[in-house]
Amino acid sequence: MISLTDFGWSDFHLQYFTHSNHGLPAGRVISVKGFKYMLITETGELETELSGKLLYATSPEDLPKVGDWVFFMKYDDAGYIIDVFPRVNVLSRKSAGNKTERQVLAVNIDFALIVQGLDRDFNLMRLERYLVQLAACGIAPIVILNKADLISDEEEYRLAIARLMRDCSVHFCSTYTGFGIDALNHQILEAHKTYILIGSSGVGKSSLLNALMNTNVQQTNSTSDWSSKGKHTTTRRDLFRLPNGSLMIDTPGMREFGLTGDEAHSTDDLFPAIQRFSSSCRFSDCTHMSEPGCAVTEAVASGNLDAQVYESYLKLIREQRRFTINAEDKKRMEKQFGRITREAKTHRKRYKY
Ligand SMILES: Nc1nc2c(ncn2[C@@H]2O[C@H](COP(=O)(O)OP(=O)(O)OP(=O)(O)O)[C@@H](O)[C@H]2O)c(=O)[nH]1
Ligand SMILES: [Zn+2]
Repeated sequence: MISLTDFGWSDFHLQYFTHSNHGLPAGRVISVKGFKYMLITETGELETELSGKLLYATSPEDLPKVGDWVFFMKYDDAGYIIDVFPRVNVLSRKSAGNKTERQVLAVNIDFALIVQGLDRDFNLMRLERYLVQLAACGIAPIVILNKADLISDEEEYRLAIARLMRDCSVHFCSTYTGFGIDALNHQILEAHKTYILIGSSGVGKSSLLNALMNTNVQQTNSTSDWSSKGKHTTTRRDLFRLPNGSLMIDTPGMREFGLTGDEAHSTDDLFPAIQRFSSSCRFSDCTHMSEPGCAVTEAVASGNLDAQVYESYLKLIREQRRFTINAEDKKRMEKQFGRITREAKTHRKRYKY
């Protein structure tokens, strides 16, 4: 018998489970491959598919994702997912190709591990972008700076991150020397909590996982790219347990991700460094670009606000605005399309063809 608590089951889930009256067992989605959903259940792993009702009556965003808790029904060796538990949070990004649709990457995440390498990869702007997105999704960040063997002074990196004025812990490690791995294993990562690994290619995510697993769960770049070649598909899980009891989500394609408009209600809320000054702007709807009496631009001019932080704020605003316009365009187009199809229908009725 497997304890679901080991896979992140909590009082929140128990309460929903008890009140929902399904009479069905619950499991957690640990990988999604096409129409196949692998669950971890009290009796082990189970390959399932969606029930017809779920498949046809659910929008893509609400379909089960890695990390979801679900009710399922078992038939012989297979099973069907009947319903999805409410989500604690959702990590999403703009869909590739379709700029206005949201793609859900994973759900029910306790902490996101943002990995950057202390080589050319270290990039404050990119870090800020991740932090903004995670704040919008309600996911707590932990910054992991890998390849610490390449630097001699941690302080300058700590200071750079501190300038962002965000509440996030920063940890240094090196998978080469093993520095910081023990602390990560035993002090930072907690058992039964769900983590997701974020970071661009080459920062050392796979090396880090290997160090934490002490085995070759994910292969590093030097040997082969295993997600794209579909090797080991029978053993590959996107959510798995580390030996220290914590749960790790590492989905293929989890790379860069951008902002979606609807998540960032007020962008200033997501930028504590900006917000510190923006309440003193003359106009309450100040965009902090060219308005008179703008406390933000004044702070940049006087050196009280880091110019780099301000710049990254502007960049994100611009990006977000572009995205919102796209979404509005799309709505307008859909409306128009609806009108055209309605007109076509009446036309057809009238002329009976
Ligand atoms: N100097 C140094 N290099 C490292 C360290 N960890 C990983 N690397 C190297 O960085 C490169 C990328 O490592 P990976 O673990 O494949 O990086 P990744 O983030 O998984 O990359 P993708 O699989 O492309 O997403 C490899 O050549 C590693 O040997 C480290 O602590 N120090
Ligand atoms: Zn302003």
